[in-house]
Amino acid sequence: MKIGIVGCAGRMGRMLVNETAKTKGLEVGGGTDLPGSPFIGKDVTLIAGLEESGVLVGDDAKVLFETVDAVIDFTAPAATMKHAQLAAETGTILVVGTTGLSNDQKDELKVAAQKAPIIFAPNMSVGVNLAFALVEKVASILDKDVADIEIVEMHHKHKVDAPSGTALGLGEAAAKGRGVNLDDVAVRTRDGFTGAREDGSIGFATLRGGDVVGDHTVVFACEGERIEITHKASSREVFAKGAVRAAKWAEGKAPGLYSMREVLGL
Ligand SMILES: NC(=O)C1=CN([C@@H]2O[C@H](COP(=O)(O)OP(=O)(O)OC[C@H]3O[C@@H](n4cnc5c(N)ncnc54)[C@H](OP(=O)(O)O)[C@@H]3O)[C@@H](O)[C@H]2O)C=CC1
Ligand SMILES: O=C(O)C1=N[C@H](C(=O)O)C[C@H](O)C1
Repeated sequence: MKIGIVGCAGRMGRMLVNETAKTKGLEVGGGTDLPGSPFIGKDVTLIAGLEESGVLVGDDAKVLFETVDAVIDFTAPAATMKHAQLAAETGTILVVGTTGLSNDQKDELKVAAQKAPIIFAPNMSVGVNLAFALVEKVASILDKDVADIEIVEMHHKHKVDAPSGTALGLGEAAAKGRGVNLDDVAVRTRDGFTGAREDGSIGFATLRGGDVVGDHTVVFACEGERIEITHKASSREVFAKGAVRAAKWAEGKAPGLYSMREVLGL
């Protein structure tokens, strides 16, 4: 199975090239970076720290979609929308890990998924997807009169979206467990004289600094006690492994929008 990696010079892009190259039955079929990037024309595997393969970084995603079996996209929302369109036009499997998509962009992804299998998840690690299931369960047991839900996340200083896609995913899992919509109860920032906490709200706190790969904690704060569900990623490899697993899982699947929880059977 030939895998194309868009944004192959990025932090996740390089990790994905590595993971693809070492996975049995998969080969790196190509990679792209932003037009004008100094990486265009460089060897895709060489820039990922591997042996030279002769596969060069391109800037034409259309050519990539026409030549590979699956494309993995950890880029930026606007780029992901273009890639979703190309997946729809070519019927190519698309694995999307990009976060920070607006609700309209998520709708566009759903439309593209009518024509191609698309797996979309804000976090591709097994641990976080298990945490999604655990949070949904705990939130279904502890209702708003018993527990206040707060979600804390920390990432490296280069991250451009907040709260993280995973934090929002954890919020969605908690909201689902309580039978409410996250958009109706989310408090994404607090500053100044905020007044007391509203019962049933789900709060977010965002920390940025250093090289933190990704830490998330969901706090269920009750009277006299607290339950905390924490996940800490110490290597981006866990995300790359999940994305590559999703690409393999999607082979032969009908068009549709799939989640990582479906890929993992959780
Ligand atoms: N779902 C998950 O499990 C995970 C998701 N992520 C998400 O993945 C995304 C990327 O993260 P990260 O790797 O740290 O970010 P980086 O900025 O390191 O990488 C993004 C790469 O995409 C490139 N790019 C941007 N636009 C295009 C385009 N149109 N065509 C091709 N390449 C493009 C960028 O190029 P340039 O630098 O020139 O702009 C860059 O090389 C983020 O949204 C992040 O939140 C991250 C980890 C795990
Ligand atoms: O940008 C990152 O680095 C990460 N982004 C994802 C997110 O927004 O949740 C996943 C992971 O935590 C790393």
